[in-house]
Amino acid sequence: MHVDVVKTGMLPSLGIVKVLHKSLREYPVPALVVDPVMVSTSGDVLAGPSILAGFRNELLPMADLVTPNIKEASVLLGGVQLESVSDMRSAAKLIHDMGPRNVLVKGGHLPDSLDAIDVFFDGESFHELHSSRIKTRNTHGTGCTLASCIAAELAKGSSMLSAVKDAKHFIETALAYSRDIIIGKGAQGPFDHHFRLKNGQSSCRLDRLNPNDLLLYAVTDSGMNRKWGRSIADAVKSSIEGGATIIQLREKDAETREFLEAAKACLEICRLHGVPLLINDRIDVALACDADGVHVGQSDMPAHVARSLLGPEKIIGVSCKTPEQAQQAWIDGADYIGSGGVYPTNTKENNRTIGLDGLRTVCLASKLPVVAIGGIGTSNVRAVMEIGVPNLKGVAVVSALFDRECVLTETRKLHAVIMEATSLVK
Ligand SMILES: Cc1ncc(COP(=O)(O)OP(=O)(O)O)c(N)n1
Ligand SMILES: Cc1nc(C(=O)O)sc1CCOP(=O)(O)O
Repeated sequence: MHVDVVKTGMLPSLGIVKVLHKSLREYPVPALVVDPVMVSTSGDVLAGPSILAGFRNELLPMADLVTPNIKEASVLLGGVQLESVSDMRSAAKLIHDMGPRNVLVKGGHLPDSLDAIDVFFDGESFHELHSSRIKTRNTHGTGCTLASCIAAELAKGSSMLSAVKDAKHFIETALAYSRDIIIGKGAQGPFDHHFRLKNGQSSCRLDRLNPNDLLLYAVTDSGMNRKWGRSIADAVKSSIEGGATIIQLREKDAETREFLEAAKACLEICRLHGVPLLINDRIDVALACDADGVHVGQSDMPAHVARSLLGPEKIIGVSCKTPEQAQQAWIDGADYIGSGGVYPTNTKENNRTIGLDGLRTVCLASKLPVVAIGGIGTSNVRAVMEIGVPNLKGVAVVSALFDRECVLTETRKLHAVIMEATSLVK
C-alpha cells in the first residue's frame, strides 16, 4: 500500500527538526500532519526555546494540519492560558497565522466540560467537534494515534475535516474499548488500538449503526395503537415480524414511568430479534432502559450534548430539513439523519413538507445515511426509494403501519414494496 502522508510527533532536538525540514523540502509529501508533542502529561515542557523556534518557523509553515492540545497550543503561543472553547478558537486562529493550512486545538484537558471538545479551523471557518469524555486511565498515546489516523484517512482520499472526524471517532471508540484494561502500574496506561481486530471479544459495540438497518424504520405512536386496542409492545412485535428493521418509540403523550415500562418491554422483543430500538427525544428514558440510541429533532437536546450524555456506543439520529442541518448533525456526532416531510402528514402538526427534491438535496449534502419520513406508505414508497441517491437507506413510517388494524400485514406489504424498489434501483 502506498501511504503518502508524513506524521510527526515532537522531535527531541533542533537537529532533527532541521533534518526533517530539509528532507521535506527535497522530497515534499502530499500532506503533512504535525502533532506537536511538547508538554508531558505531568505538565513539563519538553521543548526548549530553540526547538520551539525551529518548530514554529520551519515545520508549521509546511504543515497541512497541526494538532496541539491546549497545553501545547499555549506553549506555541508563548504561554497564554487557554481556559475555554472561546480561548481555543482564538488560539487556533493565532496558530493558523504561523502558516499551517489547518489547525486542530484539542480540548481533552479542558476543565469542567462534559464532553471532549476540539476546535478545528481551516482559515475560514471554525468547527467545534464534540465527542464523549471517556473516564479511563488508559489515555497514553491518544494524541499520536489521532494524528496518525488523520494522516491515514487523508491518504485514503478524505477531506481534512472528514479525516479529523473519522480519526476522532476511532479514538473515542478505542478509548471506550480500552476503558477497563489494566497494564502496568503508572498513573496512565496505554490504550488499545486493535479493537477492530478483536471485535467480539469485548462488550463494547463498535459499529453503532448498520445503515442497512434504516430500510424499514417503524416509528410508534401511542395514540394510534391505543385507538386500535393494542399495547406498544404488541405493535412493535408485529412490526418486527412483518419486516421492520429498526424501531423508534415516539410516545408523545406517555407519562415517564409508563414510557419506561413500555421501553423495557419493547427492548426485550427487539434484542430477541436483533433489531435496534431508539427512543424519540427522551435521553433520560433511553439511558434508564439502556436502549440502543435516541432520535432528536432540531428543537430537542443538541446531538453533541446527547452524544456526551449517551457515550460513544449509542446511536443518535437527527431530523434535518436542510443541507446546513445535515452538515451540523455530522459534525455533532450523529449516526444518521431523518429527513422530511417528504409528503404531507397528519401525524405531526405543522410539519413543513420538503418533497422529493428537498429530500434529494439533503441526501446529497449529507455524509451520513439518510432515512426519509413523512406521509410515506405503500403507494409512494417506490418513488422515494428511487430518487437515486446512494445514502438514502430507507423510510421511516408511523401511520402506514400503526394507524391500521393489522400491523403485521401492513408491515409485510410495505416491506415487500421496498424490497422490490431497492432491487430495481440496484
Ligand atoms: C427517523 C425520524 N426522522 C424524523 C423524526 C422527527 O423528529 P423530530 O423532529 O424530533 O419531531 P418529533 O418526532 O419529535 O415530532 C423522527 N421522529 N424520526
Ligand atoms: C415524526 C415525523 N417527523 C417528520 C419530519 O418531517 O421530520 S414527519 C413525521 C410524521 C411521520 O408520520 P407518518 O408516517 O404517519 O406520515
